[in-house]
Amino acid sequence: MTIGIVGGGAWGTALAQTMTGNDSDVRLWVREPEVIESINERHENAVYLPGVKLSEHVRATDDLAWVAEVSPVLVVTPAQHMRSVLSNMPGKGQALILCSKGIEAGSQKFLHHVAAETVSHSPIAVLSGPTFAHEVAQGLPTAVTLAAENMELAQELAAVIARPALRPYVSSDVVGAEIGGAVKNVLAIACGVVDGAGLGQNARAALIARGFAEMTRYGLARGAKAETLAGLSGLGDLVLTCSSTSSRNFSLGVALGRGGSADAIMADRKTVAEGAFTAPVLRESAEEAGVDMPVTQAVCALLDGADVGDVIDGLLNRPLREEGV
Ligand SMILES: NC(=O)c1ccc[n+]([C@@H]2O[C@H](COP(=O)([O-])OP(=O)(O)OC[C@H]3O[C@@H](n4cnc5c(N)ncnc54)[C@H](O)[C@@H]3O)[C@@H](O)[C@H]2O)c1
Ligand SMILES: O=P(O)(O)OC[C@H](O)CO
Repeated sequence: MTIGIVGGGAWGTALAQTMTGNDSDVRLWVREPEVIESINERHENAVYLPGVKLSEHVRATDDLAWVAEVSPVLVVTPAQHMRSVLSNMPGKGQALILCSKGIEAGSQKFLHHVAAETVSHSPIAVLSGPTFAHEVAQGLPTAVTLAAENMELAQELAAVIARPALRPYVSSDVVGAEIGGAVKNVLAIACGVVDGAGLGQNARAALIARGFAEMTRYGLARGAKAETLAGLSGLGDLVLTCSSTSSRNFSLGVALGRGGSADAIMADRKTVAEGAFTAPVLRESAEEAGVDMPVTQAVCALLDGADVGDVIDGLLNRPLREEGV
């Protein structure tokens, strides 16, 4: 079979390589000509996933219509670019599996809403979970949530994308799967700050637990199910991303915790730290829903240049409260 992928960053490329594992061909839409050349001529994405040998069954292209001819199409653009990319993709009723993590700035829309508005007649699913691209590309064991409102669709797509080392668990909770992935990126920045500022392992564990409480409050207010938030796409991904400098969000936080400015840190990077874009949107969305998200607010303040010590003092000096969500 042939699978389409839109987005040739680290994650789109890792998924492309993994999908070839079933004798499948992959059509991979890539934005940059030099990346297309690198993949098709040297079978490596030297820009976004260097050092991983890619199968000859991965064909990179700038022709979105050619990718749109097949089904399913995995959509792996940065969240803030999904609308503009998908608005150029012909809708042919192909199933879309959204693999990006974020909330659209301005509209505060989740990505399945963005996709539904831009590609007509496509059934939509969300793939999310603890998935460092470089590990997936090496064939290391990985489990993900695959959510679609229609459970039959989720099961059908799970069978299509499952590979020996990629194990999808199906769910009908699309909102929950999206919220876990979007919120954990913001919390990972906070955990990185704890690391960069040298606040210790106790503080990091406290932040993961209180961050999860925050994710749960927001998720429940937006219609997510608690069990999804406690699953692979929520808690699972939160633990992964809050524990390792392999995470771009965590490493952004480390640099912020050492006193760097967000603009200067991100100016040096070609890769995306989605949490930096999600944080202000999430803060707005939470305020509208009447949900208290102190860690998210702290991350926003740090991204806006607030002093690390002041922000940490502000969190520690909040009134004492009950632990329950
Ligand atoms: N890397 C991972 O381990 C991983 C795992 C799971 C999910 N994700 C999610 O996948 C999404 C893509 O991340 P990534 O890691 O593949 O990206 P990346 O950081 O490796 O690469 C950046 C990507 O952004 C694209 N880009 C830059 N400007 C653009 C524009 N104007 N329009 C369209 N595309 C543009 C580039 O072409 C490139 O594909 C993100 O939402 C991320 O959270 C990443
Ligand atoms: O490198 P990050 O922080 O974007 O995290 C990558 C994946 O989302 C981990 O599941």
